[in-house]
Amino acid sequence: MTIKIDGKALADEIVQGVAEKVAAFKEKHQITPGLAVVLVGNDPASSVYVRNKVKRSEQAGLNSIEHYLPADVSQAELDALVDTLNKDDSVHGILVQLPLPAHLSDQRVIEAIAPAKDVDGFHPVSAGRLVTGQPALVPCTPLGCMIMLNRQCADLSGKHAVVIGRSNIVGKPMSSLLLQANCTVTIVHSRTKNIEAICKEADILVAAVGKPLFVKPDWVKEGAIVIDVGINAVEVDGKRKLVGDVDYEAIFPHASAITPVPGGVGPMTIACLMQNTLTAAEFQLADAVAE
Ligand SMILES: Nc1nc(=O)c2c([nH]1)NC[C@@H]1CN(c3ccc(C(=O)N[C@@H](CCC(=O)O)C(=O)O)cc3)C=[N+]21
Repeated sequence: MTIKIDGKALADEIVQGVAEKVAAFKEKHQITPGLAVVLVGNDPASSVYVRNKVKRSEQAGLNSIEHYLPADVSQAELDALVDTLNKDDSVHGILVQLPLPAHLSDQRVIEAIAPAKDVDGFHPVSAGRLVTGQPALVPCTPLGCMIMLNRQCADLSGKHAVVIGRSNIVGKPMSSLLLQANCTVTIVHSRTKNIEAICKEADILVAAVGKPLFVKPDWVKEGAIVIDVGINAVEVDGKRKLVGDVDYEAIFPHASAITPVPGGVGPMTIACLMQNTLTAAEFQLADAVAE
């Protein structure tokens, strides 16, 4: 029987655990960890995401602060806000929603965020810490995927993991985490030859390409664990619907476990953002004590 991995239920559990740790942290230090989210422009898809973040922050007992900037804000104004948040002691985590409008630089903003507050784990310092195996703020989506995999599989050691996609936000950090868990890791991408054959060797298949229903049933080995990172909005009969990078219905019978979309990786990403905000607050406090 194939297991449908319930990301929503697991996210509830994680947020509950974070809430308990946040309560203990507050009790001990009289500090409430704070998460600042910066939104530029108003893309309707991101408003759902922000609503979920605010709701989860409340459940976790974190302070959630939202900053809305107009779509035509200048790079200098955005930089100034990030600088203010970097210096604000009540803010422990900073997330600037990406991608930014074309006139602004994602990379510049990623590098402007203080590494200690980098709850997205996108700063080059965070990325470098992750690949070198040091304690790091790990990008939320791959972190959530690893929690699901560890729940599903007692020992990842020696498993062949194939990651489809090589982005800095999912594919690369996901590959680092799988390697750290002693998997044999293959990354496939748009220039890979024989992508189907390589995917078919995977014990663990992670799809992070952003193309609706990209992975087909005959790409999946019998009994593989399939993690679908894609959240693609498509129109079906005039209605907006979310689909993954994986053809869920068709692949379900072949997998031993598979994540649905929605209700899979998405809720885990937000739960891990809560966890990262607490982790960042703990790191900042430990550093303050050490100084
Ligand atoms: N700096 C930055 N960090 C991010 O982590 C980031 C970002 N920018 N920009 C946008 C993307 C997108 N993203 C999602 C996270 C969770 C859901 C989520 O929870 N989805 C629900 C469903 C939501 C719905 O129903 O529309 C699910 O999959 O079940 C969706 C999207 C994080 N992103």
